[in-house]
Amino acid sequence: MTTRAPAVEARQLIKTYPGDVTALNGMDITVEPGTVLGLLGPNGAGKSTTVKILTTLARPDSGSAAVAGHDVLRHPDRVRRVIGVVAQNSGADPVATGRENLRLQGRLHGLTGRALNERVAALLERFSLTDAAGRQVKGYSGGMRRRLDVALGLVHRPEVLFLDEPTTGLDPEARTAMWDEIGRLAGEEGLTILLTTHHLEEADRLAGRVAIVDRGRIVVEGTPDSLKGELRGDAVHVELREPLGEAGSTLLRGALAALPGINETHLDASRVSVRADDGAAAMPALLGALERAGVGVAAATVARPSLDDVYLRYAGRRYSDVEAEAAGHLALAGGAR
Ligand SMILES: Nc1ncnc2c1ncn2[C@@H]1O[C@H](COP(=O)(O)OP(=O)(O)OP(=O)(O)O)[C@@H](O)[C@H]1O
Repeated sequence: MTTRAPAVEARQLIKTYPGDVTALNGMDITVEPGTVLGLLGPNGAGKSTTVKILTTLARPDSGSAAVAGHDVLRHPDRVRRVIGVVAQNSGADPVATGRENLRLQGRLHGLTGRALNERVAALLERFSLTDAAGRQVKGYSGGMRRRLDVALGLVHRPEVLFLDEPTTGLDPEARTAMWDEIGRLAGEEGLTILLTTHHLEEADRLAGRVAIVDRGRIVVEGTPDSLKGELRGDAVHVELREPLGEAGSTLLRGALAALPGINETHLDASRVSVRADDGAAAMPALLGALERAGVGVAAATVARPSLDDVYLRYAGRRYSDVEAEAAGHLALAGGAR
């Protein structure tokens, strides 16, 4: 068996923005050829900055990175020839037609004549845009625009495709269609894909490997199943009727530690999450302990661990809380992004 070099390799990337914002804080990434890596993290974790560096649009303060064996700092031109980039915001010209957009992109990559015609026709067909090819892009649905964006990123047959939040803003139906499309690109065409997402479900569904990003670095990496498998047993979540005070938390922590079959406990103001060898069996004892501590329960669930639980374990905070916090910041900033 020959050992091929990784399709993407980044080592110890550091990037600070003005105002002392540390966007990347020792980012390490390896993507093997023909695989899909999902960079999963909440808003502001550093995913887009990583993609910008790997696609030669930004320079790190320190660290190194190579794509398809080409160093991004020494040979950015070579990197650009072998990558396709689908950014968060569409690069398509809205007043041009889908076909015109693809033809222009093809010409920019040096395609002409029959080769150009054939490539454009194949991509239109591949992304179910043949019927809409002659219409202006501004009349396309969100899903059609996104499919065109991906087609534009593939015109020159790149080795590595970067997809920055490929389904943000799509309705559930268009999202599922896009997932199928990306799955096919990876499976049938052997393309290497690095995608960023803040949807746990998307990473779970699409990526062969998932790297969880928190505060500018990878906190854990593995297959979705191996990450979930690491969390033995069941995830038990209890929503409390009222927030716990500090004294209540300490008391409860002590009570839970004494229960058999409970492995890990996370408490925050109004939620208790534990991992139990057998969630259903542990539930009565858990509810009893809460009752004895005088804590009212609003709801309790038992589930197989999800990537959300993995995030909680490795990042030490809840994914949904980080997202809510980021949304709050955005609201305060007037939704400036
Ligand atoms: N041009 C910039 N100037 C200053 N700060 C920036 C700039 N770009 C990003 N940042 C900051 O760097 C950090 C990482 O941002 P980045 O966009 O890489 O995160 P992300 O994980 O991609 O988030 P999102 O999902 O919102 O795109 C954030 O704190 C962000 O506010």
